Amino acid sequence: MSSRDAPGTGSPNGNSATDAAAAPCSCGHNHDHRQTDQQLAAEPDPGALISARGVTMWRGSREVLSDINLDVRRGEIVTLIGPNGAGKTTLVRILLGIEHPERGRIIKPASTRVGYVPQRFEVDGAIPMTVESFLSLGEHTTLKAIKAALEETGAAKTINQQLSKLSGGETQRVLIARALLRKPNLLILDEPASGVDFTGEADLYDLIGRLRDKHNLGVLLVSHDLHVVMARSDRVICLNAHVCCSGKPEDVSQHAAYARIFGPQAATVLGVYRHHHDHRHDLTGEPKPLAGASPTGRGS
Ligand SMILES: Nc1ncnc2c1ncn2[C@@H]1O[C@H](COP(=O)(O)OP(=O)(O)OP(=O)(O)O)[C@@H](O)[C@H]1O
Repeated sequence: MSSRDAPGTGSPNGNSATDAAAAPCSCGHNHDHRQTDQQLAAEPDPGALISARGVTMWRGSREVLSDINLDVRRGEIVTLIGPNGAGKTTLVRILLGIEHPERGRIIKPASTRVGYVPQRFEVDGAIPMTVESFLSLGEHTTLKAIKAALEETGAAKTINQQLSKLSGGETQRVLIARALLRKPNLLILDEPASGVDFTGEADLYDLIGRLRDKHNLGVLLVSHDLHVVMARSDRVICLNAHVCCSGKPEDVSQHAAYARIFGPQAATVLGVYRHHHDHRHDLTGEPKPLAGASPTGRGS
């Protein structure tokens, strides 16, 4: 989908009438990166917790974000994927208001409350600090709220531990607890599973899904971890300075731009993790359609 189409509503094949006349981009398919007045004027989704319209950013002579449109609504997990240097963190920084785009705008209603979990978190081991004192920093909070947030993220036992001694997974859970203390309705997580092993990574994404369900949160995730993330996202936005494609994970994983960026294997990964309940397995494990269902069941 071109970034000119409204996210979540465009076709997954990335084509539109004007694409055909545009110059080829680095993704190998045709895009017109020029921003039009129409794009800048495109109204954000009124129900969105946060929206970007026509966001464009340069670093020196390089356009690292080109004309990005995005909406995150309550109750949905939207994942930004893309190769190194694709502009994911830059876009998150712009959404958070840490940086300002050269063109375009961010629309965030006053009712949106963001909880942010950063990509990198350096703890200076020379400075003693327990998890409890760390979570007491910043906004006014109570011990009861800290305990409840740690309980919710499965990190209750860390409360008296030194921050610098936590494992990668524990650190991420403490950071998510810190974000929850703000009572957010929108959670933004930049590579939440970095430094976490595969099982820990799956557990973390399960936690994020549970938090979404419990609090009806909107969630914007940045990730490289295709298999785990794709299976747990409602919508995926594939970024490579511009939006190469976006939509439901199963549509994006079939998109030519996705395969070009992540390799042909990536498209097959999703089927392994998504369990479609429209089939049964025969004695050899082969998926077979249920009686009355179409014969399109995919194996789990
Ligand atoms: N402060 C900065 N000054 C100059 N260039 C920068 C700065 N921050 C980012 N860049 C460049 O902008 C581009 C996008 O970077 P960004 O960190 O947003 O990408 P990313 O998709 O998050 O990458 P990764 O997956 O590796 O974390 C990169 O080429 C990066 O080198």
